[in-house]
Amino acid sequence: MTDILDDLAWRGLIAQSTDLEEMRALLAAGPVTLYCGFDPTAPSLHLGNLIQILILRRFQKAGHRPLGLVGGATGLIGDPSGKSAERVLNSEETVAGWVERIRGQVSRFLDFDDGQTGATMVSNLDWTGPMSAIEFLRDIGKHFPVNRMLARETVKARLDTTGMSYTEFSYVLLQSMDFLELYRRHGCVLQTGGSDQWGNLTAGVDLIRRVEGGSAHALTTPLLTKADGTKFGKTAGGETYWLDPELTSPYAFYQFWINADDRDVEKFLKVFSFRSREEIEDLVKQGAERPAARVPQRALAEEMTTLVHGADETAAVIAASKALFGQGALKELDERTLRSALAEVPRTEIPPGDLPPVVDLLATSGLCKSKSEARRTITQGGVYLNNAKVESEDAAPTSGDLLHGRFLVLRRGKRNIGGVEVTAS
Ligand SMILES: N[C@@H](Cc1ccc(O)cc1)C(=O)O
Repeated sequence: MTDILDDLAWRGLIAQSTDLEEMRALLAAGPVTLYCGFDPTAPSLHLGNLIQILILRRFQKAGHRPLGLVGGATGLIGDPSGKSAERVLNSEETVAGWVERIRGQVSRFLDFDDGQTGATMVSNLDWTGPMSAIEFLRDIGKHFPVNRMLARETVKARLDTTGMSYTEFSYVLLQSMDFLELYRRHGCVLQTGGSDQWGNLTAGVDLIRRVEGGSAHALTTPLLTKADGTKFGKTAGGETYWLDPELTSPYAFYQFWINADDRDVEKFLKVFSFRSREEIEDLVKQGAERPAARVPQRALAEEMTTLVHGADETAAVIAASKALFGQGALKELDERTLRSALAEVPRTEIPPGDLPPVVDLLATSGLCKSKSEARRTITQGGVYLNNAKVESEDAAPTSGDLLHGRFLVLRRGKRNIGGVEVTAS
């Protein structure tokens, strides 16, 4: 069996943990049941959650048994960990809908065969829902000294600022109860999570010891940072990269990885890729030797897009990015792929009817700052319409140029793409 802890350490995936040598011995002794929980706070999980899902997958590949927990109960309460203000409660119907979507998303990354390492999905609403308030306070609440709860980082930070409701203050009890319940039902002895979860994880370890006299472990991954200081997993405009293809197109997803900063790509490969250490080191070396070829970025983009969206979608987005940059036939792209590719670039919408001259389109799409700049760029031979060089300042597209009856692709130089869409009348 691969030493999973050494592998995780090499990948930079261990932030905090209970006694690592004890954990190593436990993992070496046979299949260990572990869990990670995901709260339904949105209709989809995002790139940050992917790290945790893949941790479960890594443990499974190393011969252990993962439990994926969806917070049907905790999603109704709201985890205050790392949050500077009280959350707004979502309705029960909304949360129930999100639970199902997120259950499906986590499942896609795990194996459910019925061997010793087969995964199981659970929702904490199954044991939290039927419990009475009296039972909760007597059986769980009794084990949580208030002064210890008040000393928790999350609580301290909020008490000094925006305050915290009793609802969120109680969250840690629910998550601890989950760990206890999974320990009892499935023999689960390890919980993983992001570093903001350390307090919630160790509270569960304590509860298992107090109630069952059992020994359990916790392991967190560090917060992933980017070299340019912007937040990992967000667009420049602050939007989240979701795993759901309806919320973030596979094209945008692929572009996220392709555009990884040279300074970040080694870290991203280690955190996300399932390639071996040797393969990753080789990719990093190729990147250092010829940064412009973006070999590690391409490998990562292809691997991650395939993992999350499948091989067909990946082939389609690779074809789209090649075609947009002049290395393939635009006419062969299906409408959905072309539309999502153009959604990522400066764009202009025009009404049906006569098509305006290219100079106008360059200016209104934002590809050129003004019409005079547009004219100059055309004269210099730097403008392409559907990958064909525009030869004259007066050139105008005809309806025959429209891709799928409504799109045009403009390009300035090698790298800058703009889109035109004829809107329905
Ligand atoms: N609190 C975790 C989600 C979670 C919920 C219940 C658990 O038992 C475990 C984890 C988060 O916000 O990311």
